[in-house]
Amino acid sequence: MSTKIQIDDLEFANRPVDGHKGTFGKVAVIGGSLGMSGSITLSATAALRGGAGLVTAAVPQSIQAIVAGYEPSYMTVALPTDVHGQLAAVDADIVTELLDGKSAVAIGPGLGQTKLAADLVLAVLKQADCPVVLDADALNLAAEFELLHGIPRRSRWVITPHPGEFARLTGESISHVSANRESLAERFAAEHELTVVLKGANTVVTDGSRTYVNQTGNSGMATGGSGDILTGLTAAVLGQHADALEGAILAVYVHGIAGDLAAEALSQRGMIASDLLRFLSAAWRNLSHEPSD
Ligand SMILES: NC(=O)C1=CN([C@@H]2O[C@H](COP(=O)(O)OP(=O)(O)OC[C@H]3O[C@@H](n4cnc5c(N)ncnc54)[C@H](O)[C@@H]3O)[C@@H](O)[C@H]2O)[C@@H](O)CC1
Ligand SMILES: Nc1ncnc2c1ncn2[C@@H]1O[C@H](COP(=O)(O)OP(=O)(O)O)[C@@H](O)[C@H]1O
Ligand SMILES: [Mg+2]
Repeated sequence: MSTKIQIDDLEFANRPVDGHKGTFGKVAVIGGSLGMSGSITLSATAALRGGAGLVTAAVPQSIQAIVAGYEPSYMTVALPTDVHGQLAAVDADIVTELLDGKSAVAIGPGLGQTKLAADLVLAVLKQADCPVVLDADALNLAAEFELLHGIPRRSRWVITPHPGEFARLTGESISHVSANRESLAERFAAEHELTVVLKGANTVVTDGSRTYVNQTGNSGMATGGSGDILTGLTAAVLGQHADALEGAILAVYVHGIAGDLAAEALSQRGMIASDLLRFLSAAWRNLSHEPSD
């Protein structure tokens, strides 16, 4: 039986006044591909808007210039590509260097679903000793290649599937997932020793023993890229908070507030994912503990 958590049950520390870039976490986001450079730029920018001290986007070399050109505040690292610009084999030492000193890593948005991408996800899961957020294609690959089985946990893992991705992971239909969100998420989290963020209206966040059902957000967020933003935001928050469940809850809650503020200003129909990035700042202000200047 899982304990129900409310947002008011959680305490989130203020940012220390003498904090520096190192205090607030170094985050890596890994993903993107030709045609899906936007996904990872949204994740990387969201990690910055989540308060991370330093953010690095690791992307196929073929899109590095596009990703770097989108936002000057994060760094980029090129992953090797083949002659077609698709992700090639990534050596272990590239992964080691990428993960070195990181407080959290996110992988998956726009990554693609090749065997070489699966190898990269596996290498990250095996090597990371910081929290790992798995989203989108990392989850599709986890389903196809059973990547969540048999890897000793060196760190905390948070998965952020939408119901379609969760259906692939569990082998259930989307309608079954939609009808049994809490119980399926709780069971999967307990079985796989990780935190599940099952997205959609009333996102469920659970580690199997504690469960939170989110009330923020709206269907204006059902627009391409909204989830990519949650991925980077979650990694940023996990890099600053010790508890995976509580960090994931905070990210989901604030992401939803940004969505509500965006809808209020722009309308549910008119808002797009990148608007959420701009409303994240105001969303943080809405939290009572966040100083207003
Ligand atoms: N700008 C970009 O480059 C973007 C790239 N993206 C990438 O595109 C790839 C494919 O991801 P998608 O998620 O679009 O495609 P998927 O095929 O994984 O999922 C879409 C399907 O999942 C189901 N689904 C999703 N949310 C649901 C809900 N709340 N209730 C019931 N069913 C639901 C629906 O059947 C929907 O058609 C990923 O790599 C992703 O990261 C997307 O993130 C969109 C933006
Ligand atoms: N009706 C809704 N109410 C609240 N939040 C929603 C709604 N529809 C979508 N969202 C949120 O928007 C995000 C969509 O994520 P996802 O499906 O992964 O999008 P993408 O892959 O295009 O970025 C999730 O955080 C989800 O909870
Ligand atoms: Mg997604």
